[in-house]
Amino acid sequence: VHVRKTACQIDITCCSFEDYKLTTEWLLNQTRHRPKVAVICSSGLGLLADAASNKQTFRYQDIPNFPVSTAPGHEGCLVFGTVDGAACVFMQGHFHLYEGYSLCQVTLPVRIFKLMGVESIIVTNASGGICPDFKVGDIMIIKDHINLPGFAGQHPLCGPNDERFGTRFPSMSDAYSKDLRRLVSEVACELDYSSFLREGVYCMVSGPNFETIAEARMLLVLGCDSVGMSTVPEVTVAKHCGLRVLGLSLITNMVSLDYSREEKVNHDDVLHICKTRAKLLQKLVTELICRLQQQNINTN
Ligand SMILES: O=P(O)(O)O[C@@H]1C[C@H](O)[C@@H](CO)O1
Ligand code: HPA
Repeated sequence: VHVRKTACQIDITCCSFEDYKLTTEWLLNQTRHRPKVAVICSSGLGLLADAASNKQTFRYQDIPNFPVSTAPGHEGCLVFGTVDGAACVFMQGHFHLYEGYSLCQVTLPVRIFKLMGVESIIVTNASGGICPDFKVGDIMIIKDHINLPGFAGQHPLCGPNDERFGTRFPSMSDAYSKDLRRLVSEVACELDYSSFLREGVYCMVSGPNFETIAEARMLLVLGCDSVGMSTVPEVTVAKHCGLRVLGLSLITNMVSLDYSREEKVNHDDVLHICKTRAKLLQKLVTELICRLQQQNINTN
């Protein structure tokens, strides 16, 4: 038995193995799907789940221990289904530090996916372009990330380490699977996406404000190609527990690096660009899952 909840009613700051197990078992009892691939759909990209067949949908508020989405553009549904015969689970919306959640709550679904038998995770996000060569609407394959909140101690693996998930000091030098990056590049080329396909370094900031110009200039100097407010905690936890990770970032705006630029970014514009590019991303993710199903790649 569990209680429906809203964001402000949730006060868990850390989850025990039993919490993860309880949610996992609840889901395994509710669905016949046994996903091997999980997809995290970010702001405005919930449509990625629409390509799945035999769908079974759960609202986050009905899943024990699950946080609820409070950010606009996040449906707050967990969708199980099949893509070309491959069982998948899609998160329509995810959780952010700026919503007031602990990083343990933000990353809770990732560990549940692991316990359910997921092997690969595709994370998507919207981000602001910093690399001057980027354009709005580009899709960036995430090659690497910078965990700025992590530098300041906001890190999902701080606290007691549970060896059942992974080692105390995980390596992050290969956080994003080379094989998956290569495969998604191939698929993107076949789909004729080359003119707007990029690869680069994503930097996470906590938000919720967009960057100042001085901050944006600092990020450029640090080697960041784009900046956003999510993904890194989920990827860190996914890598810790041995999941294969692919990250795709949609460039929804160019970050101001210049004091003379009048244009200001806002979340509605971010959502608008997500909406206009969602179909393209859906095709890419769907085709990638089909190829994964065919190839059943097992190496990292
Ligand atoms: O869900 P994501 O992280 O992609 O959402 C983006 C980044 C911020 O959360 C928000 C800013 O518009 O949208
Ligand atoms: O410019 C941005 N900055 C931070 N997060 C974002 N998410 C979309 N665009 C941005």
